[in-house]
Amino acid sequence: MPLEAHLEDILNNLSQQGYCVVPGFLNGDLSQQLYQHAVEIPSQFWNTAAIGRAQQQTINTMVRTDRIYWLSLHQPIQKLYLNIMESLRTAINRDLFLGLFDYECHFAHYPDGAFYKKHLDAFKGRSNRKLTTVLYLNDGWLDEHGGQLVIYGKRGEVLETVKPERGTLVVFLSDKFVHEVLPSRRDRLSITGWFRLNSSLSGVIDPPR
Ligand SMILES: O=C(O)CCC(=O)C(=O)O
Ligand SMILES: [Fe+2]
Repeated sequence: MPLEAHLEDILNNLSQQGYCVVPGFLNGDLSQQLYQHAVEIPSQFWNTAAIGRAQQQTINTMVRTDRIYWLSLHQPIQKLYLNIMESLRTAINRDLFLGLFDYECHFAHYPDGAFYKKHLDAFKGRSNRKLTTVLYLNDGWLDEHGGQLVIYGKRGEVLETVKPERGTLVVFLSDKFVHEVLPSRRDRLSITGWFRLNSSLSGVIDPPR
């Protein structure tokens, strides 16, 4: 079970710094299966990702050029990953009292040249996205392939530059950390997700699918 080996680290890092980077979160087998599954999804099912909430949603290729595919419980491999994240959700709630209500996630495909400029995933009080997770699926990623996730601190300083290598999981507070994906020089596959608060309590809704 991938979670148990890493849980203490994740919880400590989240409570101390608000983010964590966990290489080897998923074992090679499972992340290889997720990778294989993602590359087999026909291209017509991948959507151009939108930016902004509800009515303000726009497709802005100046900001991001990846394509996405939402996971669901109907597909066994997708369900396996969703179940792991469900265990993570309950563990975080038990330990950190974040009140995470549910989880949604999508595969993201960055073709050669794709990027996602600096942004926040949530704006304080205006979104129910609380914690962002990213799991990377490519193996053998080299520095020259680019595509790193850069996480910035309050004063714009670089906190982390993460190589998107298979099995690495990144988790961070969605409204605290500006981040970006540098232009990728090869096809880059990942699963990005959000633990959310109950939107009927916060009164706001994130982008519909
Ligand atoms: O793929 C990544 O490293 C980050 C993706 C991201 O920031 C997003 O989808 O909001
Ligand atoms: Fe993001």
